[in-house]
Order: sequence, then structure tokens, then C-alpha cells
Amino acid sequence: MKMSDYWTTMASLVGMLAFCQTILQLVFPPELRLAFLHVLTRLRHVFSSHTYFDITEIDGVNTNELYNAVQLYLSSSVTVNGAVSSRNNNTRLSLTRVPNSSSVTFGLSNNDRITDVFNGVTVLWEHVVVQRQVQSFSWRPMPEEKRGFTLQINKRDKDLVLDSYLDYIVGKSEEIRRRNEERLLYTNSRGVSLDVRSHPWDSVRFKHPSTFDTLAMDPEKKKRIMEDLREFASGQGFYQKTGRAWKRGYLLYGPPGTGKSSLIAAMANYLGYDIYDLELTEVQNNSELRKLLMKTSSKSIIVIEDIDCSINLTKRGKNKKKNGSYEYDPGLINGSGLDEPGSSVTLSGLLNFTDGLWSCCGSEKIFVFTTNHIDKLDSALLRSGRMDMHIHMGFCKFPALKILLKNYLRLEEDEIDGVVLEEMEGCVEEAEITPADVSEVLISNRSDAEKAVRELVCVLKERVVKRRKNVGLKKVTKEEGEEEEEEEAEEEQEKRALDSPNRNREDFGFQDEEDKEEENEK
Ligand SMILES: Nc1ncnc2c1ncn2[C@@H]1O[C@H](COP(=O)(O)OP(=O)(O)OP(=O)(O)O)[C@@H](O)[C@H]1O
Ligand SMILES: [Mg+2]
Repeated sequence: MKMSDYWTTMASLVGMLAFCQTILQLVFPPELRLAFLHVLTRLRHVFSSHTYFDITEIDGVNTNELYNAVQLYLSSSVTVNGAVSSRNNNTRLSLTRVPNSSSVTFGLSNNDRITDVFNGVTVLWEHVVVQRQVQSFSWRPMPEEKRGFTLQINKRDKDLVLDSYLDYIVGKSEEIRRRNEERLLYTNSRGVSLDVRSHPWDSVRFKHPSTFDTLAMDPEKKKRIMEDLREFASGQGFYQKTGRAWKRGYLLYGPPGTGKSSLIAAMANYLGYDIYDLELTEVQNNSELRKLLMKTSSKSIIVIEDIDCSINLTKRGKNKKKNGSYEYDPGLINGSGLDEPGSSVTLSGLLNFTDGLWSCCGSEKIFVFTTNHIDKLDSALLRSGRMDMHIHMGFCKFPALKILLKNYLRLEEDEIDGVVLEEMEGCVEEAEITPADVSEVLISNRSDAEKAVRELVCVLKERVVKRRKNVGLKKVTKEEGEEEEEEEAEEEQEKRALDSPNRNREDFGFQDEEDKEEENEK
């Protein structure tokens, strides 16, 4: 039999089966009809020259990233234009513009089809939307509609599609997002309920202008961070080989206004990652936290700002050591007791995700914690291996100052008067000024670069004078204080020695722990 005859016979067979299905629907009772339909559909698929792949929007509990990739790929104007002009002019496209987005996106309307050509092979995409049947009981709210794409290909092209077409789509969709420079900033709000689309995060388009070029910090440090990020992003093989979860943790610390948040934005822009701004105070307990973190996608930065204010370290008050740091409490780290409903998020719950068993849930994720007070952080968070890089964001130094001058006034080093430059170099460190404060001075005088520089030098000098005065004052007060304290301590000791019925208790090491602690605190 000739090939064309074979396909004609197959087509008529499939047609007959489809006809039988329609007749069945009209004649038989529902249960019988369903069973028959099932058998006939299987038969139809066996004899059909096509094979079908379903890519549903929600896969179990997780959003299917492949669905999003296909949607983006098909919505890219290039693809759509190509597909529409090449064949299917009747395809109906839905147009959307997300709030704050600069671009209009195309999408397939419900149950519409579109063809695409890959390596000379034609495939057919259908966007299938069906109403979900009303459920009497469900563990979690489900969306009212079930959405998915069905890919129809010729059976003989199956290998090609599985081997390279889907990978091509994923790659292309990432490229499209990067090209559109469309990053998303996600945030959580109180009482994480899985919404109808099973997504507990709210998102907005993220368009932060901060980049590594505009970031004022030590150039060497900047280079190291960029290298680290690059290695991380291209290190899939390394992480797999070494058996480590593909994630990285950065702890940014330093005074307010030194650029911690700006660095996070620069990281996201550099890698093209989304940001999940996790507001821990809005999360009620560890299980809610787990749900939230499970719903983060790969290629993302999960940020917890001001970690010292977000997690209640004072719960460990009992374990406060004499030097003011906090002791590692194994009970808490196991999460025992505190995972009950209503209880708060524990550090253990969080660390479980950063380097515990849950850390391998999803891949290519960066955790960034920020704090203004690194000394307040729990030692569990600081121990080696927890956060891969500790980055100090400090006051403005001369190299950082030059970057700010270039950013705000478009002034290169050689365009600034040598004497003025020297003056600035001489006092900027001692002035202990934050990049945010420098920016303020430069912004308010940005129309006149010369004036801005003069103003900045004045501000720097003023701060130096003020600081010197403060340091002098502190010294004097400290010395006076020390003298007074000594006198007071002597008096106290004499008094105690006279009053105490247990005069020698301290000498024999019987001093109460509480007394000792009180004294230490004094
Ligand atoms: N290193 C820096 N480079 C460039 N601009 C900076 C830098 N630091 C601060 N700025 C400027 O100051 C503003 C505040 O900085 P940013 O919010 O990044 O500081 P922060 O360290 O996160 O402060 P906080 O601890 O209060 O959150 C930014 O909008 C930016 O314009
Ligand atoms: Mg900040």
C-alpha cells in the first residue's frame, strides 16, 4: 500500500470513530456512554497520526513553569506575527496590558489554535480552557477554570519535540523576558490564603534603575560580587556534581542609606531574576512560610529586609549570653513547640529553607538577608556555610564618591579640580557620610555641577568638625563616667561588705547568677 493511501484510510477511520462518539452521546445512558467514550478516545489516539501533549497551568500544587513559558513564547509578538502571517489568519488573539507594564502582550483566546514551525516541522497549539466541575469538598480552593495548552504534533516528530522544541521554548521565553526587561517584584500579605490561581504572592512589574554601574561601592568588592553572581548563575553543573542545592545566600549589613536595597535591585537587574520581598512580620507561622517559599519560582532572589526586626530573637532571651549575643538553642532550631498554629515564624523554619531539606525545593534561588545591626543576629544565622557571602555596606569612601559624582553630575575624575578632589579624598572617610546623604547633596544641586561639588566639600568638612567635637566630648564624658563609676563601685562595695550577713559569699564563688548578670549589665 502506498503511504498516501495509508494516511487516507487512517483519516477515514478516525472520522468514523469521531462519528461513533457523537452517536453514543445521543443514545446511551451517561455511565455507559462515559466508558465507551473512554475506549473510543483511546482507540482514536492509537489510530491517529497525531500525538498530543497537555501542559496544564497547575501541576498538582505548583504553578507549571512550562505553561508560563509557552504562554510567553506564543505571546511574543514575533512568534505571533510569524504564525499569523504564515497560515492561520483567523486566529483570535487576546491583548493584555498588565498594570505598570510598558508593553502589550498577545495571548491565545480561550480554545483558539495557533500553528508554529520549528526546524521545518509544523505543530499546532491549542489553548484549552474548561470550567472546573463544582467540587463538594476540596483541601484547598481551586480555580474555577482549568487552563492548559495542548500541543498537537505528528507522531513521527515526537522525538524532535521532546528533545529540543520544549527546551527551545523555555530558553526563548527567558530571552523574551530578559529582552523586555520585565522583572516581577512579589510580595506577601497577611494570612496567606492560596488564592484562586494558587499563588499567595502579589506581583508588580519591577523597574528599579539600580545597576552595578550606578552602585557606589568599592570597585574590587563590586567585581567580586559580580563574579560570584555570574558563577552562581552558570553553575548548574557544579552544584549537581558537588551534591549541593543550587542556591546562594548573601547577608548585607551596614547602616541605613548605604545601598543594601540598591544592591539587591542591581543583582536582580544583572541576572534578570525576579524578586520575592518576603515580609516575615506578615507570616503567621512556619507552615505558612513553607507554603510561601514553595511558591517561589527558580531564577529569583528571595529577600528578607531587616532580618533582626523580622524574627523575634528575644524569644531566645533566656539564652542571652554575657557578651550580648544569643546562644544557639537546639529546641528552637528543631522548631519544636513553635510550629503550632498561631505561633510565630522561627529562625529554624527559615533556615530549613535556606540550607535544610527544603533548600532543594526549586533551584537557582538566591537568598538575601539585610540588617543594620549584624551584632543583633543569631549566631545560627552567621555560622559558616549559612550565608555564603557577608557583604558590608559601609560609609562612603573615595572610590564610591567618584562613582556618585559621575552618576549624578556626569563628572569624570579628570574634570574635577585637583585641589577639590584632594580635599574630598582627605575628609570623606572621616566624615562618615552615607551614599544616600551624598546623593541628597548632589541631587539638590544637580543643575550646577560646580556648585554641587563645592556644597559637597562643605558638607564633608562640617561633618568632620562635628565628628571631632563629638569624639572629644565622648572621651571627656567617658573619663568622667569612669571616675564616677569607680567611686560608686567602691562605695557600693564598702556598703555591701558592711550590710551583708553573708560577707564572704562572693569570695567563695557563691555569687548568684542573676546578681552577676545584673552587675555585668550595669
Ligand atoms: N551604595 C550606593 N550607591 C548608589 N546609591 C546609593 C547607595 N547607597 C544609597 N544610595 C542612594 O540612597 C538611597 C537609599 O539607599 P538604599 O535604600 O539602597 O539604602 P539601604 O542600605 O537599603 O537603607 P536601609 O537600611 O534604610 O534600608 C537609594 O535610593 C540610592 O539613591
Ligand atoms: Mg533598604
